[in-house]
Amino acid sequence: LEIAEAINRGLRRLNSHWMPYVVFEIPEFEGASINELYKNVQLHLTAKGLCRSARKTVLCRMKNSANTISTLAGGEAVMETFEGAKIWWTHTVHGNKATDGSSQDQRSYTMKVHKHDRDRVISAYLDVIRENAYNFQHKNREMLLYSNNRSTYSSGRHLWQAVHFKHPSTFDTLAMDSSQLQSVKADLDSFVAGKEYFQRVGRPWKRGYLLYGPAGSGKSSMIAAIANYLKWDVFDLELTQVRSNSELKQLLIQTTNKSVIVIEDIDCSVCLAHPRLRRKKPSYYETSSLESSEEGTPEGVEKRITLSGLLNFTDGLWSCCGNERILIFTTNHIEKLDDALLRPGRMDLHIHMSFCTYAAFKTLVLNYLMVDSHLLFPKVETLLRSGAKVTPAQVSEIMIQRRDNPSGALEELVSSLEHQILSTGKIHPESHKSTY
Ligand SMILES: Nc1ncnc2c1ncn2[C@@H]1O[C@H](COP(=O)(O)OP(=O)(O)OP(=O)(O)O)[C@@H](O)[C@H]1O
Repeated sequence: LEIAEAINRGLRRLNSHWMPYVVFEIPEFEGASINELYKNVQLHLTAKGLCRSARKTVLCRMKNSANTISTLAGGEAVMETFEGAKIWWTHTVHGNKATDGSSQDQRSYTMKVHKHDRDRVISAYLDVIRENAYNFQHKNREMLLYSNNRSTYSSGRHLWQAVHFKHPSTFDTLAMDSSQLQSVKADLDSFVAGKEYFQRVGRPWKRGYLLYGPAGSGKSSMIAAIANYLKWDVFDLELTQVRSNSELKQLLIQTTNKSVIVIEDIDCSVCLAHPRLRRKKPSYYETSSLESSEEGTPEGVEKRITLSGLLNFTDGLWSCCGNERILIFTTNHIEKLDDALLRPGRMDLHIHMSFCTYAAFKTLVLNYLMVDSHLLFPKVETLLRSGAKVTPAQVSEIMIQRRDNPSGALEELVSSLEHQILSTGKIHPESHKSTY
């Protein structure tokens, strides 16, 4: 017996000397159902750019995506290193005849790893594959814009209606101070990368932004740019359409991870000020009578959501469900807003979208007219610095209309700024004539 065991041990040693690797097969189908791991591996290899080193790849389009991706063709092999372990991937495709005579390919990935790395890395590596695949799929799918409208509520289950979200605004097309833009980008980057951090400090993984500034300063454009940057869906929450506490809760619960939830014109859609009612215990709704009911609006009684109620509500809700969400409030009148929203810790970032600055003007001219310098630039700069107020929306409107005549567009802008300065008496036109 001892001799037999010794022979076995010897054979095992010999075997692991000659065959030091373990091989895992990951077939496309497990019985009749799709093997998610196969899809994950496919997307992971694409996301990591490993397919680029293969001689032959397959071009395909993912579900709900306009993008084409390349995946490994049958017979191709690539290698990557994970935590010091080398991992070899091969994609195998076998032609197979089904019982009805039709031919069906059988696809699978094989993963080869050194035996001594197996226990050390495999579990962590499979987690990374799943996460990479999820992120890649998310980045490449078409984004959706959800809205809530009572008139289109289907029989209660889905409160949001979705359409494809295709807004052209990006951080490159946004006209605003570049340092402010950089700080928004940096905040988004650190938020997105902060999963472990938020988990460690025990906070829900969400972020709140308050965008404020005059109409036409680019608040909606900023929201679209944020969504496009992250490739996240947008939930446009129309609070005036929300009738009850439980409806608001349902709407928020039905939002998905990796989404931007927007409540525009917060000063118009929630009840901000009513001293008598504010002294009451905070509730999600305030009514013109002292009655309050959970569902619906009692006839003849105007019922609106209060800001503090909404904030308490969302804070409470985030702590129990939902991750990777950015909540954005916008207002044209920050001075009207309740302290509850402005106090530190409520909205993480306040972003001021201002009237057009000279830097923003230059971005707009470059984007709309493809002009990066002009005789009239110093004139515009002087007028803007003298206090002439024009929104980026007004500037872009002039430029769209006069896009075939850049000089004409700039002249029109200068004349409108001059007119404004003259009418407000801020500066005498002669005082900056030399800047022509
Ligand atoms: N900062 C900006 N950069 C680039 N384009 C801008 C900017 N601001 C406004 N625009 C242009 O003006 C249009 C209207 O702007 P937008 O709707 O983003 O402003 P807003 O501040 O959200 O206005 P409102 O408060 O009325 O909703 C945009 O479609 C865009 O073309």
